[in-house]
Amino acid sequence: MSQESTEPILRVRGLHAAIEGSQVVDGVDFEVPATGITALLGRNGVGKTSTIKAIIGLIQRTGGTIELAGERIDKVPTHKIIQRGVGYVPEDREVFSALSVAENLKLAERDEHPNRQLVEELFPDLVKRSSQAAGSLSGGQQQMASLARALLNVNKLLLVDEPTKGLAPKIVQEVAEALTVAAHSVPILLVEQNLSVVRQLAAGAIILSGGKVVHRTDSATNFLDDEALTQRFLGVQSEEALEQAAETTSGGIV
Ligand SMILES: Nc1ncnc2c1ncn2[C@@H]1O[C@H](COP(=O)(O)OP(=O)(O)OP(=O)(O)O)[C@@H](O)[C@H]1O
Repeated sequence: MSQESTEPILRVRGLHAAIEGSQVVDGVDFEVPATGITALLGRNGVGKTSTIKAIIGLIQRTGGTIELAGERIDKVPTHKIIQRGVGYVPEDREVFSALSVAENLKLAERDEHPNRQLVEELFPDLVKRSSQAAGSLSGGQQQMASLARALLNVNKLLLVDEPTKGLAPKIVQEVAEALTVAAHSVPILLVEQNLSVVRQLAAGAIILSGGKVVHRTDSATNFLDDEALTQRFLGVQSEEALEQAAETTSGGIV
Protein backbone atom coordinates (compact mmCIF):
# COMPACT_ATOMS: atom_id res chain seq x y z
CA MET A 1 0.00 0.00 0.00
CA SER A 2 1.35 3.45 -0.84
CA GLN A 3 2.20 5.66 2.08
CA GLU A 4 0.08 8.81 2.28
CA SER A 5 2.02 12.01 1.78
CA THR A 6 1.88 14.36 4.75
CA GLU A 7 3.35 17.28 2.80
CA PRO A 8 0.68 19.73 1.66
CA ILE A 9 0.09 19.80 -2.09
CA LEU A 10 -0.34 23.59 -2.06
CA ARG A 11 1.33 26.20 0.14
CA VAL A 12 0.17 29.79 -0.15
CA ARG A 13 2.15 32.42 1.75
CA GLY A 14 1.36 36.14 1.94
CA LEU A 15 -0.54 36.04 -1.34
CA HIS A 16 -1.66 39.43 -2.61
CA ALA A 17 -3.64 39.93 -5.80
CA ALA A 18 -5.34 42.86 -7.44
CA ILE A 19 -8.11 43.46 -9.95
CA GLU A 20 -7.87 46.74 -11.81
CA GLY A 21 -5.56 48.13 -9.12
CA SER A 22 -7.74 47.19 -6.17
CA GLN A 23 -6.37 44.65 -3.69
CA VAL A 24 -8.83 41.74 -3.54
CA VAL A 25 -6.48 39.17 -1.97
CA ASP A 26 -4.63 40.76 0.91
CA GLY A 27 -1.90 38.56 2.37
CA VAL A 28 -3.47 35.12 2.34
CA ASP A 29 -1.70 32.17 4.02
CA PHE A 30 -2.93 28.60 3.91
CA GLU A 31 -2.06 25.05 2.96
CA VAL A 32 -4.04 22.41 1.13
CA PRO A 33 -3.39 18.82 2.28
CA ALA A 34 -2.37 16.27 -0.34
CA THR A 35 -5.56 14.27 0.11
CA GLY A 36 -9.26 14.96 0.44
CA ILE A 37 -11.36 18.07 0.03
CA THR A 38 -10.53 21.39 1.68
CA ALA A 39 -13.25 24.04 1.68
CA LEU A 40 -12.57 27.72 1.05
CA LEU A 41 -15.40 29.56 2.77
CA GLY A 42 -16.57 33.09 3.50
CA ARG A 43 -19.34 35.58 2.87
CA ASN A 44 -20.05 36.97 -0.60
CA GLY A 45 -17.29 39.15 -1.99
CA VAL A 46 -14.58 38.22 0.54
CA GLY A 47 -12.17 37.02 -2.15
CA LYS A 48 -12.71 33.27 -2.53
CA THR A 49 -12.89 33.28 -6.34
CA SER A 50 -10.09 35.84 -6.50
CA THR A 51 -7.87 33.60 -4.36
CA ILE A 52 -8.49 30.65 -6.67
CA LYS A 53 -7.85 32.83 -9.73
CA ALA A 54 -4.66 34.24 -8.19
CA ILE A 55 -3.35 30.72 -7.52
CA ILE A 56 -3.82 29.83 -11.15
CA GLY A 57 -2.59 33.20 -12.43
CA LEU A 58 -5.86 34.44 -13.89
CA ILE A 59 -5.64 37.70 -11.94
CA GLN A 60 -2.55 39.71 -11.21
CA ARG A 61 -0.53 38.38 -8.27
CA THR A 62 1.15 41.31 -6.56
CA GLY A 63 3.01 39.52 -3.77
CA GLY A 64 3.60 36.34 -1.84
CA THR A 65 4.53 32.81 -2.82
CA ILE A 66 2.61 29.76 -4.03
CA GLU A 67 4.13 26.29 -4.02
CA LEU A 68 2.60 23.33 -5.82
CA ALA A 69 4.10 20.05 -4.59
CA GLY A 70 7.09 22.01 -3.29
CA GLU A 71 7.69 24.01 -6.50
CA ARG A 72 7.08 27.74 -6.84
CA ILE A 73 4.30 28.62 -9.30
CA ASP A 74 3.64 32.24 -8.35
CA LYS A 75 5.56 33.57 -11.37
CA VAL A 76 4.35 30.81 -13.70
CA PRO A 77 1.71 31.63 -16.35
CA THR A 78 -1.71 29.98 -16.22
CA HIS A 79 -1.23 27.52 -19.10
CA LYS A 80 1.98 26.19 -17.56
CA ILE A 81 0.34 25.82 -14.13
CA ILE A 82 -2.37 23.75 -15.80
CA GLN A 83 0.28 21.66 -17.58
CA ARG A 84 1.95 21.08 -14.21
CA GLY A 85 -1.23 19.45 -12.97
CA VAL A 86 -3.74 21.95 -11.66
CA GLY A 87 -7.30 21.38 -12.86
CA TYR A 88 -9.67 24.34 -12.71
CA VAL A 89 -13.46 24.16 -12.68
CA PRO A 90 -14.64 27.78 -12.87
CA GLU A 91 -17.72 29.18 -11.18
CA ASP A 92 -19.53 29.90 -14.44
CA ARG A 93 -18.68 26.46 -15.92
CA GLU A 94 -17.42 27.97 -19.20
CA VAL A 95 -18.28 25.22 -21.64
CA PHE A 96 -17.90 25.96 -25.35
CA SER A 97 -21.60 26.38 -26.13
CA ALA A 98 -21.47 25.77 -29.87
CA LEU A 99 -19.34 22.64 -29.57
CA SER A 100 -20.68 19.20 -28.75
CA VAL A 101 -20.13 17.56 -25.37
CA ALA A 102 -17.62 15.19 -26.99
CA GLU A 103 -15.73 18.12 -28.56
CA ASN A 104 -15.66 19.95 -25.24
CA LEU A 105 -14.15 16.89 -23.58
CA LYS A 106 -11.69 16.26 -26.42
CA LEU A 107 -10.39 19.85 -26.18
CA ALA A 108 -9.67 19.38 -22.48
CA GLU A 109 -7.40 16.36 -22.98
CA ARG A 110 -3.84 17.39 -22.12
CA ASP A 111 -2.06 14.24 -23.29
CA GLU A 112 -2.62 10.89 -25.03
CA HIS A 113 -3.78 9.18 -21.86
CA PRO A 114 -7.01 10.87 -20.82
CA ASN A 115 -8.94 9.20 -18.02
CA ARG A 116 -12.02 8.54 -20.18
CA GLN A 117 -13.07 5.51 -18.13
CA LEU A 118 -13.45 7.53 -14.92
CA VAL A 119 -15.39 10.25 -16.73
CA GLU A 120 -17.70 7.72 -18.41
CA GLU A 121 -18.34 5.95 -15.10
CA LEU A 122 -19.03 9.21 -13.26
CA PHE A 123 -21.11 10.91 -15.93
CA PRO A 124 -23.09 8.34 -17.98
CA ASP A 125 -25.56 11.06 -18.92
CA LEU A 126 -22.80 12.98 -20.71
CA VAL A 127 -21.90 9.89 -22.71
CA LYS A 128 -25.52 9.68 -23.88
CA ARG A 129 -25.40 13.35 -24.83
CA SER A 130 -21.97 13.35 -26.45
CA SER A 131 -23.23 14.77 -29.75
CA GLN A 132 -25.44 17.42 -28.12
CA ALA A 133 -24.31 21.07 -28.22
CA ALA A 134 -22.91 21.91 -24.77
CA GLY A 135 -24.81 25.20 -24.77
CA SER A 136 -28.10 23.30 -24.86
CA LEU A 137 -27.30 21.28 -21.71
CA SER A 138 -29.02 22.12 -18.43
CA GLY A 139 -26.98 23.95 -15.76
CA GLY A 140 -26.40 20.69 -13.93
CA GLN A 141 -25.28 18.90 -17.08
CA GLN A 142 -22.93 21.78 -17.92
CA GLN A 143 -21.46 21.50 -14.42
CA MET A 144 -20.89 17.78 -15.01
CA ALA A 145 -19.21 18.58 -18.34
CA SER A 146 -16.99 21.15 -16.66
CA LEU A 147 -16.01 18.68 -13.93
CA ALA A 148 -15.51 15.94 -16.50
CA ARG A 149 -13.07 18.14 -18.44
CA ALA A 150 -10.93 18.59 -15.33
CA LEU A 151 -11.11 14.89 -14.39
CA LEU A 152 -9.98 13.68 -17.83
CA ASN A 153 -6.43 14.61 -16.88
CA VAL A 154 -4.25 13.36 -14.08
CA ASN A 155 -3.90 16.36 -11.78
CA LYS A 156 -1.99 17.14 -8.61
CA LEU A 157 -4.77 19.48 -7.45
CA LEU A 158 -8.28 20.50 -8.49
CA LEU A 159 -9.61 24.01 -7.88
CA VAL A 160 -13.40 23.87 -7.96
CA ASP A 161 -15.40 27.11 -7.64
CA GLU A 162 -19.03 26.92 -6.46
CA PRO A 163 -19.96 23.78 -8.39
CA THR A 164 -23.49 23.53 -6.96
CA LYS A 165 -24.48 27.17 -7.44
CA GLY A 166 -27.98 27.51 -8.86
CA LEU A 167 -28.57 23.76 -9.19
CA ALA A 168 -31.63 21.78 -8.10
CA PRO A 169 -31.17 19.69 -4.89
CA LYS A 170 -31.07 16.37 -6.78
CA ILE A 171 -28.35 17.67 -9.10
CA VAL A 172 -26.47 19.20 -6.15
CA GLN A 173 -26.32 15.69 -4.72
CA GLU A 174 -25.06 14.24 -8.01
CA VAL A 175 -22.32 16.87 -8.20
CA ALA A 176 -21.40 16.18 -4.55
CA GLU A 177 -21.17 12.45 -5.29
CA ALA A 178 -18.97 13.07 -8.34
CA LEU A 179 -16.66 15.24 -6.22
CA THR A 180 -16.49 12.53 -3.55
CA VAL A 181 -15.31 10.01 -6.14
CA ALA A 182 -12.92 12.53 -7.72
CA ALA A 183 -11.38 13.23 -4.31
CA HIS A 184 -10.27 9.60 -4.07
CA SER A 185 -7.67 10.36 -6.72
CA VAL A 186 -6.96 14.09 -6.44
CA PRO A 187 -6.96 16.67 -3.63
CA ILE A 188 -9.55 19.40 -4.11
CA LEU A 189 -9.75 23.02 -2.97
CA LEU A 190 -13.47 23.72 -3.05
CA VAL A 191 -15.31 27.04 -2.88
CA GLU A 192 -18.84 26.17 -1.83
CA GLN A 193 -21.72 28.17 -0.35
CA ASN A 194 -23.98 25.19 0.28
CA LEU A 195 -23.02 24.29 3.83
CA SER A 196 -24.59 20.84 3.82
CA VAL A 197 -22.40 20.04 0.81
CA VAL A 198 -19.40 21.39 2.72
CA ARG A 199 -20.34 19.20 5.67
CA GLN A 200 -20.71 16.18 3.41
CA LEU A 201 -17.46 16.66 1.49
CA ALA A 202 -14.86 18.74 3.26
CA ALA A 203 -12.24 17.59 5.72
CA GLY A 204 -10.68 20.93 6.60
CA ALA A 205 -11.73 24.50 5.88
CA ILE A 206 -10.15 27.89 5.36
CA ILE A 207 -12.32 30.91 6.05
CA LEU A 208 -11.74 34.27 4.36
CA SER A 209 -12.93 37.75 5.23
CA GLY A 210 -11.88 40.98 3.56
CA GLY A 211 -9.29 39.22 1.40
CA LYS A 212 -7.57 37.63 4.42
CA VAL A 213 -7.68 34.24 6.14
CA VAL A 214 -9.56 34.72 9.42
CA HIS A 215 -9.91 31.10 10.50
CA ARG A 216 -8.53 27.66 9.60
CA THR A 217 -9.68 24.30 10.80
CA ASP A 218 -8.87 20.62 10.20
CA SER A 219 -12.55 19.88 10.79
CA ALA A 220 -15.10 21.69 8.63
CA THR A 221 -17.80 19.84 10.56
CA ASN A 222 -16.65 21.23 13.92
CA PHE A 223 -16.59 24.70 12.39
CA LEU A 224 -20.11 24.32 10.99
CA ASP A 225 -21.35 23.04 14.35
CA ASP A 226 -20.11 26.20 16.04
CA GLU A 227 -22.89 28.73 15.94
CA ALA A 228 -20.75 31.66 17.08
CA LEU A 229 -18.09 31.01 14.41
CA THR A 230 -20.51 30.44 11.54
CA GLN A 231 -22.48 33.53 12.52
CA ARG A 232 -19.32 35.60 12.75
CA PHE A 233 -17.54 34.45 9.61
CA LEU A 234 -20.33 33.32 7.29
CA GLY A 235 -23.17 35.46 8.57
CA VAL A 236 -25.36 32.37 8.97
CA GLN A 237 -26.50 30.36 11.94
CA SER A 238 -25.13 26.84 12.23
CA GLU A 239 -27.30 24.23 10.55
CA GLU A 240 -28.05 22.76 13.99
CA ALA A 241 -29.40 26.13 15.19
CA LEU A 242 -31.46 26.47 12.00
CA GLU A 243 -32.89 22.97 12.46
CA GLN A 244 -33.78 23.71 16.09
CA ALA A 245 -35.46 26.95 15.03
CA ALA A 246 -37.40 25.06 12.33
CA GLU A 247 -38.52 22.43 14.85
CA THR A 248 -39.67 25.10 17.31
CA THR A 249 -41.60 26.87 14.56
CA SER A 250 -43.19 23.72 13.13
CA GLY A 251 -44.02 22.58 16.71
CA GLY A 252 -46.15 25.68 17.06
CA ILE A 253 -48.25 24.97 13.98
CA VAL A 254 -51.34 22.84 14.56
N1 LIG B 1 -13.80 41.90 -12.39
C1 LIG B 1 -13.80 42.59 -11.25
N2 LIG B 1 -13.62 43.92 -11.24
C2 LIG B 1 -13.59 44.64 -10.10
N3 LIG B 1 -13.75 44.09 -8.88
C3 LIG B 1 -13.93 42.77 -8.81
C4 LIG B 1 -13.98 41.94 -9.99
N4 LIG B 1 -14.18 40.65 -9.60
C5 LIG B 1 -14.27 40.68 -8.26
N5 LIG B 1 -14.12 41.94 -7.79
C6 LIG B 1 -14.17 42.35 -6.37
O1 LIG B 1 -13.23 41.59 -5.66
C7 LIG B 1 -13.72 41.26 -4.37
C8 LIG B 1 -13.64 39.77 -4.17
O2 LIG B 1 -14.52 39.12 -5.10
P1 LIG B 1 -14.58 37.54 -5.25
O3 LIG B 1 -15.44 37.23 -6.44
O4 LIG B 1 -13.21 37.01 -5.21
O5 LIG B 1 -15.32 37.15 -3.91
P2 LIG B 1 -16.04 35.79 -3.52
O6 LIG B 1 -15.72 35.57 -2.09
O7 LIG B 1 -15.69 34.71 -4.47
O8 LIG B 1 -17.57 36.21 -3.69
P3 LIG B 1 -18.87 35.35 -4.11
O9 LIG B 1 -19.11 34.42 -2.98
O10 LIG B 1 -19.92 36.41 -4.21
O11 LIG B 1 -18.56 34.68 -5.41
C9 LIG B 1 -15.14 41.81 -4.30
O12 LIG B 1 -15.11 43.01 -3.60
C10 LIG B 1 -15.51 42.01 -5.74
O13 LIG B 1 -16.40 43.08 -5.87
